[in-house]
Amino acid sequence: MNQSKEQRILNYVLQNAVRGDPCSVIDAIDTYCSQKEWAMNVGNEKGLILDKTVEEINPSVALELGTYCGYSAVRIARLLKAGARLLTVEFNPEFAAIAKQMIEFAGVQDKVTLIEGPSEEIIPQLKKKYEVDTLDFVFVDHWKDRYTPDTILLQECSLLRKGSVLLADNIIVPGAPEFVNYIRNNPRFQCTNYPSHLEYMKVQDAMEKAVFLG
Ligand SMILES: CNc1ncnc2c1ncn2[C@@H]1O[C@H](/C=C/CNC(=O)c2cc(-c3ccc(F)cc3)cc(O)c2O)[C@@H](O)[C@H]1O
Ligand SMILES: [Mg+2]
Repeated sequence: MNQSKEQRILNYVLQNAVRGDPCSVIDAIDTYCSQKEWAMNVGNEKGLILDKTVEEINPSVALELGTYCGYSAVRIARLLKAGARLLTVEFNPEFAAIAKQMIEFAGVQDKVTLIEGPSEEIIPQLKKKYEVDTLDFVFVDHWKDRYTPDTILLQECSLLRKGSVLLADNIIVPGAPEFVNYIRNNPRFQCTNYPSHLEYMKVQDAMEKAVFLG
């Protein structure tokens, strides 16, 4: 059976990156996906916005919705301080298996907990099963029509505290119009838009940062 694109991306990393070097993994994925096969990783331009946001917050507990191949999980985890952790949620078993290998090859597995399952089921389990009190940072990059319901669910599960930061990808392409309307009109969030470009393309995209005001 011929390989999936995601398996080809992982193979390229295993053959071209350096084990234990997260930057080489990030660079290898960006090289493959800009030169060979496009894939929906956040990419290097929006990735720098992600980096700056993570460095600014310096989170102890971070959550990612939509692991895919693990590109942004490696990007986030490489910046986490000792003892800090990233929980990343992925419901596609094939993608989860790819991401697990990607995270391990990058050498950030001690900082990352990859949880296989749908976010709507996992989020209500975070406090009891995953010993989360509140989340310092959430990277939202899964199905675009799930951004709003999961943001509401995070609040209902008391997982956000005053100052918790959400960063959402793809505000323009594919777009998350319902989320933008929800979050920008919600007085409990302070929003900032970061214009950028779609990964590996000369197409406008943007990220939205939303700080929970408590
Ligand atoms: C709903 N609950 C969920 N729980 C757990 N995992 C979930 C999930 N929803 C989706 N996922 C997973 O997240 C990932 C989905 C991401 C969705 N992202 C996109 O559709 C996307 C799409 C584009 C895109 C842009 C332009 C274009 F022409 C085509 C695609 C660009 C991006 O940056 C994107 O993030 C997959 O790995 C999926 O299995
Ligand atoms: Mg995205």
